[in-house]
Amino acid sequence: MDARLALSAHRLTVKIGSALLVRPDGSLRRDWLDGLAADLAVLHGEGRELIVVTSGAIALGWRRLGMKKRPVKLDDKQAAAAAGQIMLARAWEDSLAAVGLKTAQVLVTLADTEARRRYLNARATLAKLLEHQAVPIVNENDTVATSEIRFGDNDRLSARVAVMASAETLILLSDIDGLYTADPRSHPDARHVPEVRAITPEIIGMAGGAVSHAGTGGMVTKIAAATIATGAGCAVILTQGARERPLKALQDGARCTVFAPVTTSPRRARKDWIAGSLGVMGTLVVDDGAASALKRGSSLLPAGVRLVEGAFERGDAVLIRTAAGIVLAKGLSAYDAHEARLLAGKRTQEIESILGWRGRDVLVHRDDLVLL
Ligand SMILES: Nc1ncnc2c1ncn2[C@@H]1O[C@H](COP(=O)(O)OP(=O)(O)O)[C@@H](O)[C@H]1O
Ligand SMILES: N[C@@H](CCC(=O)OP(=O)(O)O)C(=O)O
Repeated sequence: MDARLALSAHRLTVKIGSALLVRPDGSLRRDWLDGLAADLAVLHGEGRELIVVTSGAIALGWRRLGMKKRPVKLDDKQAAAAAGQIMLARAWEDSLAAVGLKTAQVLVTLADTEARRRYLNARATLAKLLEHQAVPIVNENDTVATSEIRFGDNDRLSARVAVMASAETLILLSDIDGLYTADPRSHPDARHVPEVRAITPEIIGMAGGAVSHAGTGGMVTKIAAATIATGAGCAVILTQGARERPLKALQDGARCTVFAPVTTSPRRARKDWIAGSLGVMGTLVVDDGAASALKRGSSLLPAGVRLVEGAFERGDAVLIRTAAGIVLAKGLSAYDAHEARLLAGKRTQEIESILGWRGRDVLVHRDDLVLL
């Protein structure tokens, strides 16, 4: 896969490392950010959906708090991140508003990308923001994330976010223009690798452990990110972000490394995951009308459900079958078993009066459904 094809994606996630956004003295590179905002505005104008994963909270916050140097202890880092995040969000809001783009801050933890319920909530919020033409600005929620449960680097976080949002391409803007056969800082003869078709032990071996002055990742976490993303059908482009207008440069053919997706598309990868990896926690028995609607590719509405079997939580996988026992589909339930029983056979407009709150309009959304 070449960069041009990967760049033609409809939904793009762009990850920005701390070293690009923040100088070693803790000040913001405003002109650079304005240039990137101009690039994002061009892509947005082409009808693309954009998600930004940005580092920089710790790098911006430590000096504001009066710390003498960039912190290394976790609680100092968390305090610096808390102070810096508000500056980071403001910087993005200012630069994107200046080019006419709407922003929204999304802070997530590792657990939010792992626990299915929270994952689905975050996914739904991102989808809604994109529907509203906003650019979600994502970072790790460093305040609540402790060492065992934190990403600590935004490379892997950005891959999880890209997968969560079913983005077709993730662009990692870094301080280097791609993967080399060894760390070029210590191996000046290292060669650039333009394309990675499979992340083999040889590729993993190329990544040294080096980190930048402000960053935490190095190449190891970029390869880990590429493994997560490509495994879920998302292409990854690693390129130099330090130049002015880095996304324009990429479109104009700047040097990069493209990691090709392992499966055909994020949508297919997600459906394969639902069909293959998830244990079934219950069954929804549906009427003939719902059965035909499902076969046409529709979501499952509460009205078409006759019976709910099993004990499942919201986000768990359930089988969908007819009263005659023909299994039609497998999908993720938008309600738990108790709620699903209350809603079975009822109209969508009645959901709020029955439950006392308004959740999803459908019991199983078509994106969360695989026909069997
Ligand atoms: N095989 C390799 N190819 C390219 N860069 C490598 C390699 N091994 C280690 N590195 C180092 O990884 C660095 C990029 O990671 P990092 O500085 O953490 O980026 P960011 O701040 O964008 O997260 C490069 O500057 C380089 O020194
Ligand atoms: N959440 C942290 C991210 C730190 C991080 O991953 O930095 P980098 O390796 O520069 O992407 C922050 O905003 O400071």
